Amino acid sequence: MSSPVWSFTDLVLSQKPRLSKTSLPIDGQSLTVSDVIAVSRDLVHVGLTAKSIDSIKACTTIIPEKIAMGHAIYGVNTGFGGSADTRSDDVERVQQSLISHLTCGIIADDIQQLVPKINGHAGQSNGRDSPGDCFSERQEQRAVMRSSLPLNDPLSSTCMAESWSRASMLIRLNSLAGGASGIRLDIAASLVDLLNKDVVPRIPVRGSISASGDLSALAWIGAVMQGKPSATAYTGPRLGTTRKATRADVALAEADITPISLHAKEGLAIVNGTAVSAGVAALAAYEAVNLATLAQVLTAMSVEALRGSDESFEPFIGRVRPHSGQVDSARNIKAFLNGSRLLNRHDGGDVTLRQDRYSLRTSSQWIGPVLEDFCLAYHQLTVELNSVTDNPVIDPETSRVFHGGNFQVSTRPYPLFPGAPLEI
Ligand SMILES: N[C@@H](Cc1ccccc1)C(=O)O
Repeated sequence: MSSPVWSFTDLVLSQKPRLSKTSLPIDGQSLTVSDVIAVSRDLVHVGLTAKSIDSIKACTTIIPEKIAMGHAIYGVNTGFGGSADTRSDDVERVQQSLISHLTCGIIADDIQQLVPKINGHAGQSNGRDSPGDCFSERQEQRAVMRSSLPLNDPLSSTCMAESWSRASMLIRLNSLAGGASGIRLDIAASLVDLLNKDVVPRIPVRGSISASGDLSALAWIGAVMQGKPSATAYTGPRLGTTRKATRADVALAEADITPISLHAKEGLAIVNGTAVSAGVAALAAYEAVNLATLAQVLTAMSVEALRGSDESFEPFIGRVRPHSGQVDSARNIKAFLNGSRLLNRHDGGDVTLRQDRYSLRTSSQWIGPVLEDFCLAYHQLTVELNSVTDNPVIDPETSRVFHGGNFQVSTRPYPLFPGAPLEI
């Protein structure tokens, strides 16, 4: 992984122009926040590197070998959570059951399907009523239906945005590419296909608290990977039309993606991790950094609009109080003001203000700590994006299986969201 970038301005400049990328190599080690944006919003294609394919393959046989030797491995031939003291020989069924019991949450259907049948006709939301319908009754029922759900559009208000789901798949793929999860290549390849063919699992926005991994949210991705008819995915062209929610088995068939079957450990390897929290955090961090950049531009414009001075951004002030964020933002604001003819010097003998008001004069002191927080958030987030967040994890060199807690979101990698775990 590349070394941390500690200056905010360096960080902004280092974000490679994401639109110029046409494909992103996935190697488990070099995913950046801007890569997450490129794949989740700009639909850039992904592909596993040869090295990560080798790493995944190197680990594939270890779990089956251990089971054959009679070892007990958590979540493979044991129950989950508090049931880790139970054992099962049916290792594939254990994975099936895991996904089945975690796919919980509330997903509303399209409003058109929700409008009840009246006089034998299914409700339509095109404003035209069928002959014989009682117009006011229908209108009233529609109004009740709309107000009884969280927002006007139940479909999007109960499900995560497509970009969240794509970001989650990408980050889980990168975690699996680390080669410490003991899966077959088919599992990672399925995520590559879903991303590249833009089949995007619908994940309920409520239903998981990320306290034991993003279990439920990731299980919906696992259900789509298996083509479960009870799961749905957004499919269809992006431009000009609305994407539709399609049953997972149909969505996979239409996109020519083979449904996966789960072998030992593979269900757990899909769900036991932080990919959803990290994905949402990456999307938010990117926006936050853009806003913080804009805040500095707007501060310079405010100095001009209020006929202020650039004296408070002089390098000497930062030299004697050298917080990196303060120095960085003062340098930026002063640079933005360079050549401005709207500045005041405030040093004449008249009775105008001798120095600017706090809002201008202390702006680098206010903005600076925020920039430092965002740099730290980016650094921690980048480590998280390139981590194997799973349990148990397998060392391919020694074939040892380690039981730990890398699925735990509350390692708090996100100063952006004080008080993690993030509730999703
Ligand atoms: N995160 C749990 C796994 C788990 C899965 C499903 C239910 C409960 C717990 C662990 O690794 O210990």
